[in-house]
Amino acid sequence: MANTSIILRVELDHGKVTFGDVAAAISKSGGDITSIDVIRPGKDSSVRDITVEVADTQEDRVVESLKRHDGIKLINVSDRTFLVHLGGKIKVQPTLPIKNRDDLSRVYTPGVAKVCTAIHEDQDKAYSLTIKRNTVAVITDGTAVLGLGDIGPHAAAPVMEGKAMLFKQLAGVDAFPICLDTTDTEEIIRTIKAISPIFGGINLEDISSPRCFEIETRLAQELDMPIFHDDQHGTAVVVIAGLLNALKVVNKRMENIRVVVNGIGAAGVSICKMLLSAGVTKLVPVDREGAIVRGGTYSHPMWQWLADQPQVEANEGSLKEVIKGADVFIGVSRGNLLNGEDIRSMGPDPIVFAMANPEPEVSPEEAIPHSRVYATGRSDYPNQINNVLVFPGLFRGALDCRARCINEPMKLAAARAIASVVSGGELNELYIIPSIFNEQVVIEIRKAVVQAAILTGVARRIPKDFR
Ligand SMILES: NC(=O)c1ccc[n+]([C@@H]2O[C@H](COP(=O)([O-])OP(=O)(O)OC[C@H]3O[C@@H](n4cnc5c(N)ncnc54)[C@H](O)[C@@H]3O)[C@@H](O)[C@H]2O)c1
Ligand SMILES: O=C(O)C[C@H](O)C(=O)O
Ligand SMILES: [Mg+2]
Repeated sequence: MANTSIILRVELDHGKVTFGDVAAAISKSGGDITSIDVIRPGKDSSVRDITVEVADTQEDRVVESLKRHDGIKLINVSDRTFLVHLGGKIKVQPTLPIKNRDDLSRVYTPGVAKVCTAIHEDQDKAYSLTIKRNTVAVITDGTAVLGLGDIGPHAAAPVMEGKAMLFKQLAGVDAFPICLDTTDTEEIIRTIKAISPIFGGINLEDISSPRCFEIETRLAQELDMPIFHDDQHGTAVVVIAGLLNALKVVNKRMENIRVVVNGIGAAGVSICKMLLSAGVTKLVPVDREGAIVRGGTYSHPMWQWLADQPQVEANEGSLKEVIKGADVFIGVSRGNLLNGEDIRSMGPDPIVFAMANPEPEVSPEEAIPHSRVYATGRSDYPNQINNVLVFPGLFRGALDCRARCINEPMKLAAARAIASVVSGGELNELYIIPSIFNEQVVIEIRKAVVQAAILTGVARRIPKDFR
């Protein structure tokens, strides 16, 4: 269950209530007081801001209990999550002040013309003389936002701003959110190509499948810069990282495990592909209609590709049937599809990555008693498997070596780098994946990605610390 933090501004009539009454009312209706600020003290009455932690579903109950209480006037309710979004979450800042005419003539006309001419004569100079080398576009059409679905480009913006914030804070990358008001594949490709000159890389985000595959493939072919669909590959990289470590905990090998992946959309396709490159020999992809089987015929081109792979099982069945005896379950579909009994039917020491947002495929209450390792995409349970562990460091590395693309070896190197941040001594069932606040994560991914880019011949520049 998700929690929220609300601030209640209340006026107390001291003739009728004490603060103890307020605290009791909040606690009885399911809220937890985390702080109290006195806004206006007074003998007969006082005003206070009370910060309350409450389950999403209980918020109305807390508010109602105060409204009904004699002697308490509820002046305002503010949700802290909304408060941090006021005015947006990022801004543009100049790198130097313009203090006088001399400065002006350098950063602007006429001085700037010299620089434009230099870039006109040698386009590569855009990397040294503009923001290009450190700037990434975070681009969506708003069609597959988190697990919320097609909520449109305006409503998608808070997620894109959040990703931009994370790029900057975690890896020093300047990222700019772009929300496109079109869902037409060709128009999206054309628009992204047209705005690409100012960017050093493109992070595609929350674009629904199957259009996301065509958009990414075409852009990678037609643009000479890193193109990365975060929901596909960021997720796959972090899943492989978590799996490498979870397998160490249960003492099993990639070649021997049977893996069920549920939800063969953007994330699921890329996860399946990466599992195969990592050496998995028994793979069961599952979507709404049940298992996608070897030898089957499918209209979805990626499902057909999977059906042609020798490692994909040929047996048909529903999710609840095929999960029996599996060593690993990976869910990137939707919430609450499995219960404890299903997890109990898996093989010994099951590994469960239930990554649908915001509700996982199987809740911790149901899964934990029957699984050896349990992970979700959320920050309020242990083992958060989320693509935020990947995109900052991956783009840091790709920008620093001016990579032409992001290829499979770079992704696999990033997965191994993330896994390596958890040392042998630290590794256990509740700690298979490092925290995003662990500064080693970006450092290790960058190093591994730059090395892989150099080895595969896609680096156009060797960063100083690699010379
Ligand atoms: N934790 C993370 O880092 C992370 C990253 C990416 C996506 N996700 C989550 O994974 C989910 C899928 O994301 P996506 O971008 O791949 O979306 P998507 O729409 O591209 O794919 C979802 C797939 O799940 C399938 N599906 C839906 N209901 C199903 C069911 N009952 N059984 C089997 N399959 C079912 C759909 O048919 C579709 O193929 C979302 O909830 C998203 O928030 C989490
Ligand atoms: O944004 C996230 O938290 C993860 C992922 O990109 C998603 O779309 O669910
Ligand atoms: Mg996403």
